[in-house]
Amino acid sequence: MDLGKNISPTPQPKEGSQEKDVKPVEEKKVAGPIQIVQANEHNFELNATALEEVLLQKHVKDLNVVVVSVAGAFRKGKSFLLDFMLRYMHNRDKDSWIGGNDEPLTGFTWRGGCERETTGIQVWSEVFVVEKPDGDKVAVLLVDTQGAFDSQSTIKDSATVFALSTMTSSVQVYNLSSNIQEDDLQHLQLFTEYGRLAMEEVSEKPFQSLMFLIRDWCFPYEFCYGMKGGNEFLDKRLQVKHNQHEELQNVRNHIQHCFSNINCFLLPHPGLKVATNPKFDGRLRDIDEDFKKELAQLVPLLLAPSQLVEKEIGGNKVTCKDLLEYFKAYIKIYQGEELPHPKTMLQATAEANNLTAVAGAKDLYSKKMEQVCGGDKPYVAPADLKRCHEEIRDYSVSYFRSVKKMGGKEFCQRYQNQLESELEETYTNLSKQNEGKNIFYAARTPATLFALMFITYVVSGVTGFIGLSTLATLANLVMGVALLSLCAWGYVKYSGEFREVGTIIDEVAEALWVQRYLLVK
Ligand SMILES: Nc1nc2c(ncn2[C@@H]2O[C@H](COP(=O)(O)OP(=O)(O)OP(=O)(O)O)[C@@H](O)[C@H]2O)c(=O)[nH]1
Ligand SMILES: [Mg+2]
Repeated sequence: MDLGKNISPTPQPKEGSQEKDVKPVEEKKVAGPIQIVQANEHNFELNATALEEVLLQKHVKDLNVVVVSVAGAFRKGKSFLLDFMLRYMHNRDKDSWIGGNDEPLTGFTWRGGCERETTGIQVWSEVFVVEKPDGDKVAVLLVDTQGAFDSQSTIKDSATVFALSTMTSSVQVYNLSSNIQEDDLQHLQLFTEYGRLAMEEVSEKPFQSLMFLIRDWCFPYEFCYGMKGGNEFLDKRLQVKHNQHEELQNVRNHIQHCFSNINCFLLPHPGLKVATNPKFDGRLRDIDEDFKKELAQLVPLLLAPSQLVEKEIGGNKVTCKDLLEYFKAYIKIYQGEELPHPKTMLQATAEANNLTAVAGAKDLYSKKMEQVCGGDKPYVAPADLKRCHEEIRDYSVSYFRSVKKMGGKEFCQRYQNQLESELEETYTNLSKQNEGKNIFYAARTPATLFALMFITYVVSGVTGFIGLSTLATLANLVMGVALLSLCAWGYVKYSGEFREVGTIIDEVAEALWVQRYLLVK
């Protein structure tokens, strides 16, 4: 298969190195992994130029694209598996595509050890053109992802990589070890929800195919290796029963509603040399027969021409060119601030605990204050109201402190401060309401306007008498305006309409009231 001339792969890192130079190296024209999404201090950036070089190659850019991605926890053999997929894509016409016994495994960088290897998202520079049985040509893109839950990534980082790769792939391989644990399902739920949030049109099933791939399956006597045993096992695991706790039912329903097609494949352990020998270089001779046998079944299930699933977004097939635009759009959403931050379970639970306690304490405060100065209660002297507020506030805060909450002292203190400031705000509103009940306060606007009318009446009379007709006219004018305002104010109070006009009149009257000594003087 020819490779686009401009493609320049990510240089392979030195063993053990964590930092990878992701800049394309112009001189090399061999196929290799291309870093398209780069992780920088918990921010993900798209290497648009590199992705353009892959997806805008003349011979593929207008073909519908099939995107196969592998995601899951770190250090579980994702890149290793993708390298067998590459072998298949290069030799799929041959029965012996899996390679020679002494051939080291190359392609996406993989290695033994306990520290993470792949970071961000990588694609293989060579986009494979495959003719499907119906004669349509499609472009196949292989995607490797940063493992989730390594010691340098936050939950948000892991969720972003998983969500991005799920949104852009037509087949997502969810790589798991030994079994499907409940937390695996919960993380899948969290990550896919994070993906769904970022999609504009959320259809019933926003994602396409999901393949649970269980590595090191140890119970072939219960469910046999391969897809048949895998699907039986998965059916059992994803079964929703009436007597199940709601939490377990929700996870299962969510996953089933997210993907159009879900399968599971059980892969045996590849043998101790693969898992523990630091000199193992991927050659088949060192890999257990069972593993090779099942691998030979698995890869064609994902990549054989008849099995290829074209990428669809919103029901429309996507070409390589379109995929580039989708990548650009999706990454922007994850770089922005509008999405909520996925959190660790403890953090989310602690927040929920504290927020519930804050809500309970506020409720307590409101109920008690209602008894003192509620809507149907008469006016209370401001000093008494303040005293009641202080007593009830202290009582509510001590209620908040007495509720058992997760998250530690400092964390809870933040919520206590929030509670205290919210209670002060409520008190300010209650005092304003209380003021409104003061009959003198309520009569302040009409009293001011009456006083104004009286003063201007006297002024106009006196100035008219001594011949200052301009001043008299002006005083009459003010008196007219005051009268009109009084009528308007009365109508607003009576009908509840044009409240803004009422507020303006109140504000002007209030200002005059404050200035009354000046006016009198
Ligand atoms: N136990 C076990 N080990 C495997 C399997 N497949 C590969 N390995 C070994 O797992 C180790 C890690 O392989 P990688 O392919 O680099 O793992 P990864 O999931 O890509 O790791 P990160 O890139 O760090 O997320 C290597 O030593 C492989 O030999 C498997 O099915 N079972
Ligand atoms: Mg890897």
